Amino acid sequence: MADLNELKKAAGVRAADMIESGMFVGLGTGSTAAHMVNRLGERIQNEGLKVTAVSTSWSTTLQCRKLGIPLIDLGEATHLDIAIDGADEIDPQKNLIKGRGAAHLLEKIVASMADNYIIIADSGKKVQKLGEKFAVPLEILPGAIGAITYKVSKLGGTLAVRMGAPGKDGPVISDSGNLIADAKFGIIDDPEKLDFELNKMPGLLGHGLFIGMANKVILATPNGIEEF
Ligand SMILES: O=C[C@H](O)[C@H](O)[C@H](O)COP(=O)(O)O
Repeated sequence: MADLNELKKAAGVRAADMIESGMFVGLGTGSTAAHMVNRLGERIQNEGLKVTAVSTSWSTTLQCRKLGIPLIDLGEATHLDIAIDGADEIDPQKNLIKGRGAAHLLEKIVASMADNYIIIADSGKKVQKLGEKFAVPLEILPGAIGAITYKVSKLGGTLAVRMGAPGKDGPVISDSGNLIADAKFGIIDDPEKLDFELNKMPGLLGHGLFIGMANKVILATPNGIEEF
């Protein structure tokens, strides 16, 4: 059985090797994306690759600084050639659940700016239907938590504010200063409809359903790389 971290690394390296000199690049967040960022840093160091990058989180920004990857502020970028990121669930249509690391709002903005949005993952992330393993992460303006809890219940879901260590930490706060909550819907039979409904809720700043956004999935399996 291949080591999980090795699988994540294989996917990350494959995607980082798609980046070409002169590109504007979006860099995702999480343990798989971290391998891709490391590889990009290596290529900048060893090959003199020239890129301009935007980051999707504070943790990725810190990693880029350590590796000497040139970053501009997200607000300064208008359009990206490529964005590469991990995911928590991936269905056969390349629809995704993202946001276990609470970065889904910025990740979705970056994904929407890219000509080519590439997802990297180990094969354990593949599902037949979204919602098999994970709830849908939400990023919510604190004053809207009551309204969103009610609206999610009207859609048949249950919302829980994501907390740090029980009895020790408070709620998880996003890099943009908002509440993170997880909406459990069970198996999601119609992800397009749920996406549409969630997009209509004032105060719900972002959610982790990424429908029709990914152009390619690079999946590392114990038998090698699978792409679809
Ligand atoms: O908020 C976090 C992101 O959406 C991550 O890209 C996602 O959770 C996958 O992370 P990992 O590669 O660590 O499983």
